[in-house]
Amino acid sequence: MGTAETGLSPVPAGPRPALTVRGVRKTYPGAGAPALDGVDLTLHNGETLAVLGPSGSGKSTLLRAIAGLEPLDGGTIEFGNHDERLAVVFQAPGLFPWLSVRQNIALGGKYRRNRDRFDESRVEELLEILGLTPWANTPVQELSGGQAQRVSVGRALAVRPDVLLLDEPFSALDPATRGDLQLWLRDLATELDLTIFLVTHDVEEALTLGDRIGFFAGPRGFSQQWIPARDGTTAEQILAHYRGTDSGSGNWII
Ligand SMILES: Nc1ncnc2c1ncn2[C@@H]1O[C@H](COP(=O)(O)OP(=O)(O)OP(=O)(O)O)[C@@H](O)[C@H]1O
Repeated sequence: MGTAETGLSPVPAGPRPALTVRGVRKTYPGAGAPALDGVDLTLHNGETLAVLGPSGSGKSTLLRAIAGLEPLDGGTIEFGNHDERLAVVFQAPGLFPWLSVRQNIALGGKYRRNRDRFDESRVEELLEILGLTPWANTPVQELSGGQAQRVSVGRALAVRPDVLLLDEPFSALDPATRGDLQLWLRDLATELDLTIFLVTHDVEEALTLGDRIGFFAGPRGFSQQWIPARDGTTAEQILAHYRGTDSGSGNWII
């Protein structure tokens, strides 16, 4: 309802969520069944939401829809900041192998729409924060998989995203490196107050990184229960919960 003076809607009380998904529907062309069929979600500022769920339940489709990479058949996706910035990190780093670490990170800010949030000093700051300064001038093709994925996160952070979308970012790495990067990203998220939507198959990863864990049960979206990840919840408890809701098709890494 508008105010008499301005005709504008009153500002809602309290902080706006970083992301609100309402009734999102998506059917891929030629597919018999919808991939998403009325999905709702709220992501709060500064929160990491870890999304678990069986293969084919639609987690990546939802992430891609949030990223604006999938046209929707219905529903809405709104961001708290109207000038929202998103950055996505996928399983494969997707870097330019012949360019240096510094050049790859800087690329994130080179696109015209990101320029106002980017300057060269941001790259140096990120190299330091990410522990990549010693490799700043190294071509990324000479890096290990774990280092390359850190560069990929760095490139995403170069634009100071309001929401960081991570689709199984560490699943191609060996378990030890994966564990190291999970702890590294958790500290980074705290330090930079990041808002993260994380899709993962790895229950331990969800517990390490998530403030909240959601189980994506299928096209209709999340099961009712949201699981807090930071209050002593164990992988076994999560698995027991999912066995109650899962059709049995899940392939969980623990
Ligand atoms: N490009 C596409 N074209 C047609 N169907 C697709 C496409 N991408 C995904 N699908 C279908 O949409 C459904 C949801 O897939 P999606 O990849 O989102 O699931 P997921 O939960 O992320 O799976 P996984 O955990 O295996 O990555 C599946 O039935 C899948 O086969």
